[in-house]
Amino acid sequence: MKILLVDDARSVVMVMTSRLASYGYDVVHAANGQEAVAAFASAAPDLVLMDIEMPVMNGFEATNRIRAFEATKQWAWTPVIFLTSSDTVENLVTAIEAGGDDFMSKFVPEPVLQAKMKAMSRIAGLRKSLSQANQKLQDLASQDGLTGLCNRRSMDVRTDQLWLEAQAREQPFGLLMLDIDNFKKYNDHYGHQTGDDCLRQVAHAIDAAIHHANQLGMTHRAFTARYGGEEFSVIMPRATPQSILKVANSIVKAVYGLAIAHELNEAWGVVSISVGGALKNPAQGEVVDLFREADARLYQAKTLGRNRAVVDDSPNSVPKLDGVVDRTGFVESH
Ligand SMILES: Nc1nc2c(ncn2[C@@H]2O[C@H](COP(=O)(O)OP(=O)(O)OP(=O)(O)O)[C@@H](O)[C@H]2O)c(=O)[nH]1
Repeated sequence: MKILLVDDARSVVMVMTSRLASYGYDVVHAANGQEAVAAFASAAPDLVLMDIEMPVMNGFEATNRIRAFEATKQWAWTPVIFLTSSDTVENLVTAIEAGGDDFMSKFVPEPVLQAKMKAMSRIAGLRKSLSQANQKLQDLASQDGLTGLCNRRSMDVRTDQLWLEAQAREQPFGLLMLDIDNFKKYNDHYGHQTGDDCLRQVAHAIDAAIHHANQLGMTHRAFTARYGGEEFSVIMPRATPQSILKVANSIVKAVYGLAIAHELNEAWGVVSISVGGALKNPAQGEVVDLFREADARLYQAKTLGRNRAVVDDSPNSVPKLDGVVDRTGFVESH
């Protein structure tokens, strides 16, 4: 258990630190309330032992700030025990009002301190498991169960945040909508289970291409989501006409390069994907317009013959596929 001990009196700090360390706890020290708030954010302790009267900032004020910080971070509640020289009723009431959980005399007898710390360390253990379970739940709630990509709900939330950022910074914003070609025929021919495997592989190929583009600096914080069914989307903050075209084409190639047999997919005989792209200045429209435009171009890619990307008003031809394409679709060799 990590304890943040806040006290300006050196003698108290020395005695308390050596007692707590002898029970096996890690102790971080702050000399006043202001230092305590900073140390709380950086050390993330399991328990705070807080003096009340201190220079610069007193313990009540520091606790208020710690509680406000916890609220912004959605951290679980960290117990705060006030250290007092006098056990007055007023002190107890103010301590609880300030967000404290208990108070204890600085001169508490050894067995009492040991017992209290034992109870606190039990609470710390529970808090840790609770916060791990919460994190797991949050991950599950934002992930698509089949592909592991961002699901539609979390895509909407992240897109709105990034769109607002782009608006504030006056940066262009790109979007790709992607749809596996003739997937109904795939399911009908190979079965739903194989269809699921195919969806996973395609999702992974798109995501790998986007990770690669982010690493190359071609895209910035771009991410992939399962939009629904056999449709995916790629959100591309700070996109350019060149980057959106390059990424769209690389995904078409990467999916084709998977070479997943699909006898009924036109003449190609393998699974392919169609992509529609759009790029907007957030100052001149709504995010819904971006989706509408990318969707219209996706429809265009389908009607032009599938297995291609359309990201502007001069549609590409089917990408050249006579070379060997790597997993991300970015490297070709002939
Ligand atoms: N296996 C599997 N199939 C899915 C899933 N979600 C949607 N589908 C299937 O995806 C198919 C989509 O078919 P359509 O919308 O007709 O489109 P398409 O056959 O791909 O034709 P185009 O889009 O015009 O190329 C349907 O057969 C759905 O059942 C899924 O989670 N797993």
